[in-house]
Amino acid sequence: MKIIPLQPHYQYRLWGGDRLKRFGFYFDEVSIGEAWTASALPQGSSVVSAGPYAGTPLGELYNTHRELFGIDASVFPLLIKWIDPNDDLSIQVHPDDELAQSLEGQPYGKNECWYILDAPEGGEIIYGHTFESKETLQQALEAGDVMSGLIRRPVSRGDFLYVPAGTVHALTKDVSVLEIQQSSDTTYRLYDYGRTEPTTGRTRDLHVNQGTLASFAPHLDYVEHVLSLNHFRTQLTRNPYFFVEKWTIEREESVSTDTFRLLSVVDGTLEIDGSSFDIGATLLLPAGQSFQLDGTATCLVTGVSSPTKQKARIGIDLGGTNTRIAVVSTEGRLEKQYKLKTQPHLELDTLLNQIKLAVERFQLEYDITHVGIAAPGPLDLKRGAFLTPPNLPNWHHQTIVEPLCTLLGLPVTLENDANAAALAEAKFGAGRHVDSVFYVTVSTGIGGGFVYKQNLISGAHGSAGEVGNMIIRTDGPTHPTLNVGALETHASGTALHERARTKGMTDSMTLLTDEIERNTFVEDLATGLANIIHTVDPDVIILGGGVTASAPLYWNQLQDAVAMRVYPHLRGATPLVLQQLHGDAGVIGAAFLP
Ligand SMILES: O=P(O)(O)OC[C@H]1O[C@@H](O)[C@@H](O)[C@@H](O)[C@@H]1O
Repeated sequence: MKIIPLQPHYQYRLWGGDRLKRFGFYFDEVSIGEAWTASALPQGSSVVSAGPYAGTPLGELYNTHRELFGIDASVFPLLIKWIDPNDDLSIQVHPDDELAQSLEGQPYGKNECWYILDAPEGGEIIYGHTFESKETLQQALEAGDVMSGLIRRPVSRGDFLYVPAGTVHALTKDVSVLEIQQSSDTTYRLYDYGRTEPTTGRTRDLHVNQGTLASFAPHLDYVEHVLSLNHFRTQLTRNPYFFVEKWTIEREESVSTDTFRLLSVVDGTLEIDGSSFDIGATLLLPAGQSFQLDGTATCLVTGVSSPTKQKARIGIDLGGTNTRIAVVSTEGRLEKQYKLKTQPHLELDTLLNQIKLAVERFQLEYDITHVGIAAPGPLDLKRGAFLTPPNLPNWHHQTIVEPLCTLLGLPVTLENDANAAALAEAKFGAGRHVDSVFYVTVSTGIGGGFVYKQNLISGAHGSAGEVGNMIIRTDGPTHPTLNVGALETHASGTALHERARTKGMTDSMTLLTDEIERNTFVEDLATGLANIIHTVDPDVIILGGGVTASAPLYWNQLQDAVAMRVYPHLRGATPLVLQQLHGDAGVIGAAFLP
């Protein structure tokens, strides 16, 4: 028998019950909240249940038979739990490695992830908060008022969430999960509903100081790209501590291991190595072996990530509402990102410190060579500073490049957000097959960028492509910085929204269903696009931004209107296409700034 099946340790929890039994677990104790199916923690070890090592605790197996694992960490690094809450869990946060070592003398922090096994209709968990700093988080905790600032996220069966150390979170009643994590039992409880332990009549310990120290504040929201590896394997996360794959077995498959894997059956029946396993089983697949799998089953498989760091770039999309900090692969794929609310009423330093935290997390697993920032203009690119971006009033004229460069010790480049999006679309999106690409974003404002042979043409003053201020008419609303008759004052989302409002309509999409309004919009935008064609004659014009969500309403009409406004030999010669990278264009382009 090559596989090593494990028998769980059952853990009492205040919020536990006996419903873990529905996942095939068996126990007599009451109020069991967690089944630790792969644990080498001394306070609750899983034990080998069959085969030559039967009866050996996992930690002992690791210490005495290292050849089965193929890794050299001095302490077994992973922990797998099945959790079935019969009540809400505490509002909590976990430390990262550094804090776990300094505050607790523990080898590992507690980065964890959840595969949702079951959730009620409309089920939600708590993931993140809206407090703007550690101080406001702590004040709310002290005032007993933390619940009002917590973010709830809908979940349903089969969802997967990575919960980086530092994320304020809580599982809720009836949302059951398979939890894969670093081998740690350090939870900092921030709030526990004032509940008491029935056995002692006392409340459980809270750890407000350690918890506040460990928390992201402002909250950093983590998202990772899911990667299909082959017809039955999907990578759900790969982080510095572990990777998790979902294997969907529908016929015979073969796999081989370099280092060990832990496989948990979450649905169906898996046949492996001459035995069958149902939901609830966790198996150790030793290092350097091959296995035949069969049956019909869904399995979550984890192992330890390789320590080699890939080269990658970081793109930052600093918008008026949100800021995204992302790792982008050399092929232009957004690998993972942290997102936070931009808080332009606070010091710029607050944002820069959160960027530093995110970049340092990424540096644990990537060799970061460059950081690019895409931000709304107007910008002073030479000084690496904001000029007067309307959505960032408090930061006008502040430099961002130089302080960020000092904070990160990495080269940093700043560019206008529309230019960055243009670069991304030209390299990896709708313009990737041609030489000259003009990108126009029709959004809250109107911006644009010109890319020639994959190089951004910024212009002598960094203002090439600023087509929002291009005069297309002699009339129109006045604006503090734009020309009367500027394209943006007529055809932007803001302009359409304003016209919709005066007509008693709710949004610009509804406005564009009105024939007269639609004709006006199309003629204005077509005039702008024809002017672009006559200026740079690009291979393609790519249109992006929120207003293109209503493109089906006006697309054919727009093509005809552009054709009517250009020289006869240019009619129909410049394809108008929609952007392909959507909301990711800015952050991807930022990563590729020179
Ligand atoms: O502090 P309580 O409410 O018991 O919750 C503690 C539990 O929280 C979950 O989110 C996970 O991190 C578990 O590994 C942990 O054991």
